[in-house]
Amino acid sequence: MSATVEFARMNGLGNKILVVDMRGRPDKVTPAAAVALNADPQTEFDQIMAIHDPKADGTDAFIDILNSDGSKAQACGNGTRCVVQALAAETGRKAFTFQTVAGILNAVEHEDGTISVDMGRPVFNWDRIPLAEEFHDTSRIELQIGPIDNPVLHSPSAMSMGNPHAIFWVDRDVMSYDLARFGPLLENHPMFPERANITLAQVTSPTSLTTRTWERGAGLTLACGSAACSAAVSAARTGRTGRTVTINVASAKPPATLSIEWRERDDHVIMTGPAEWEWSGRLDPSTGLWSREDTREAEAQ
Ligand SMILES: N[C@H](CCC[C@H](N)C(=O)O)C(=O)O
Repeated sequence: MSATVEFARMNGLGNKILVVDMRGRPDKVTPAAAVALNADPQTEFDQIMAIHDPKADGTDAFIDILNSDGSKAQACGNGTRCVVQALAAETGRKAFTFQTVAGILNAVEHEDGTISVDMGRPVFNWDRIPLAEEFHDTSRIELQIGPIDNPVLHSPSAMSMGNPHAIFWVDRDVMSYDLARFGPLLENHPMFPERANITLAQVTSPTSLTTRTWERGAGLTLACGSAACSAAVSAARTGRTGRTVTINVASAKPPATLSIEWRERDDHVIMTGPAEWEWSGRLDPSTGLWSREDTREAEAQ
């Protein structure tokens, strides 16, 4: 078995993704390799999407997701779009079915290059998000940060998109909050036994939101797909918007949007947006040692 595997540095709205091809191998990308790769400015990332041989009938691959701190994640919307683009370029196919620890995801690459992922159904049960306290209505839970008599952030919507999310609704520009300070306090708050992704969301029209996210296990990222899904569901759930919205991801570079539909007929959340390949290389999945091999750029020349 070769010591190294192919990987691609990609992004989804600036969310830094490493897509690692682990097919045909019995091992996994180790947390130590993830931490080592993230420590290198050239390969720093938000998530690793490791493509493994399928485990379930009718699926194309099992996707193992690691955050940059080496922790495991159950879902990654931006990363899933990157995997679709990589496999579509490799196979010429457009539609794929993946399995993650959170379940089965169906995805398709459109003619215009955008990719839609069925992220499944949101989960609102307090003990499946999970939350540490019982709330019968998790669309607005009791949690605040900042001065007791004048909290900076309070009363978030909580849910799971396979991974835990807390959406704080704000009425100022989401970029005007010190999320770098509040994010880790909330990510690691005792209310979230498995930690949580923390998103600030502002309604900008009856069909659009702006979001900014402090990600569990990755910190401030330029974009978070599952958080965009959670914000869209929370907005509809609390009567702020309808079930189809455009998400303006405030920190995305370049500025970009995601389209989210919380589908009426089956409550599935459909996320549509771009993915971008940047460069390719090879890496050792146990140590994180890597080399750059821009085969695709070479082919293009
Ligand atoms: N940090 C997240 C996983 C990645 C989510 C985000 N990058 C996305 O696009 O959904 C977690 O630990 O739940």
